[in-house]
Amino acid sequence: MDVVLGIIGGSGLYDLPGLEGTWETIESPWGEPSDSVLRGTLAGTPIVFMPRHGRGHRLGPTQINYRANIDVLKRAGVTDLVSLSACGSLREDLPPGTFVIVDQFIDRTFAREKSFFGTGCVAHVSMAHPVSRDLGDRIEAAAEVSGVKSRRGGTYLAMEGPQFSSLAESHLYRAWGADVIGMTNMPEAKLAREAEISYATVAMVTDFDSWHPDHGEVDIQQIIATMNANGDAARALVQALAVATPPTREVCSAGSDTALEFAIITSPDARDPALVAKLDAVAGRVLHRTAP
Ligand SMILES: CSC[C@H]1O[C@H](OP(=O)(O)O)[C@H](O)[C@@H]1O
Ligand SMILES: Nc1ncnc2[nH]cnc12
Repeated sequence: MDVVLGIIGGSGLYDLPGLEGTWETIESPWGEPSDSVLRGTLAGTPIVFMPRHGRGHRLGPTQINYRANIDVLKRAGVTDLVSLSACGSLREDLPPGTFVIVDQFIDRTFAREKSFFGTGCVAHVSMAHPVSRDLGDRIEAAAEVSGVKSRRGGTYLAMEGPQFSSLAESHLYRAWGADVIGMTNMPEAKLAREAEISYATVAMVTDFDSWHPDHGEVDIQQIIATMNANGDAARALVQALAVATPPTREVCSAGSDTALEFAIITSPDARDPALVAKLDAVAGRVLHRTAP
């Protein structure tokens, strides 16, 4: 498969300096995406960049239209998607400045649309392995090359926000074994899987959330300062990742490329044509194929 690398820039990352390209507006039947996408090439790799909160950080984590964003990235041809996200640390050994290459998620969000599917076209995809190992390998290698302090593996707890956690919640999430906490990677990772896009996250630690006895409560000014410091390292990592990205790749070991193969359970005659039409980009591969 020909690789198109998608980058979702989180807090503090609203463009990709060095990416030669143009901003393109792509319409989606799922509503308004966060912004236009910046499409170009970096080290010969085709890249599509989307600022998750919109340029100027207009949108909070609950207001982001995750379905429209993933649909637009699918329409732009993205096959491999990397989320760059600010996060809090739930572990002593993951101090601010550490980049965690997450491999699991706990979804505690509750006020978001979480699926492209529903009445008139029901589908159930596996989320056992939400992150592509191969993409994680490439990110790990890129982190090494760019001198970024990284940690392979970790569980990201997605909370609704926009308020940060209480002390009791922070302790609870630590007891659950979560490593980092943020507000955006769910339902993004679920929707990427439904859209058959390989997904991985670089969770860039900005703070110790509220559990750490020596660090007190989360302070947005401190987060912004650390986020800005992390920004240069994130851009270096993307550059190295572009260099490490092959023009074509094998089938995703996490099953992303074929997630919908047997996932749609609604019989063809019971499907809602309006929903099927909206699913043209996300599920066109399986919905519009002709019987052998
Ligand atoms: C600015 S701190 C809180 C904010 O930052 C993270 O967003 P993103 O993942 O897009 O970098 C976090 O999830 C919150 O939305
Ligand atoms: N402590 C925290 N909790 C949730 N989201 C965050 N983003 C950055 N730090 C965070």
